[in-house]
Amino acid sequence: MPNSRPSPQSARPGTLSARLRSRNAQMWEQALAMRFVREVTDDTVDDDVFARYLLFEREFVDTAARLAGAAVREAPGPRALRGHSDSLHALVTDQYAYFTKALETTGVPETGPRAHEQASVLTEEALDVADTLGYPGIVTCMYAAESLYATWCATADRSPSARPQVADWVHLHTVAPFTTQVRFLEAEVDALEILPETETELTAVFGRFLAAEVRFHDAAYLDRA
Ligand SMILES: Cc1ncc(CO)c(N)n1
Repeated sequence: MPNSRPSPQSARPGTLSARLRSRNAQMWEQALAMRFVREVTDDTVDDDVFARYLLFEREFVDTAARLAGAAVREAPGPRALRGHSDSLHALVTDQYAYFTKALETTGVPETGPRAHEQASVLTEEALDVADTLGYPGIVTCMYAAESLYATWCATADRSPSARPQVADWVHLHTVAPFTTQVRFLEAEVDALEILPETETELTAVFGRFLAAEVRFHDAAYLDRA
């Protein structure tokens, strides 16, 4: 072993965001291959399934807004304050507008308590991490969620659905302000100054959040009663 013990940063290759993904590579691939993502990408998703997804998604946007609010509260500096405020604003304007319009097209679907309960794991996980790990936990969850969408929507957007409510939603995740937001979050993750044991916790959080994403999307396939 040459030299003395290296600093935590130089001991690990690349950036924290890259390590979060590479150390959860299997879960990352599993999330990208989940049924909902496959079916939206090849435009075979059932209208009913998509409508139920929209309903859960509309509820999740409220969670994302609260999470962004917590990030504003905990923001380490003005750049972070601005970035999270922008994202909170986009959620309660552009995204709310999309949902109102899309749910008018699809109609509000019937969903059962089992599906609701399963979809809510994502909210529970996010708020729990925010309460226990603070800012590093918040940006890790947001980064897991948003980098997942940025990745699968970029692929799905190459062959858009004939159904506008599907195509528009996918497209929204391939352009600004969403893509700007993902880069901002990546920079926030990479700028975290944390102990190695915190990095270990965040790596587990990133994987758990991806697993909760899969549960959330699978909930749209559960029976309605
Ligand atoms: C469930 C879920 N995960 C991630 C995103 C991306 O923001 C989203 N809109 N919904």
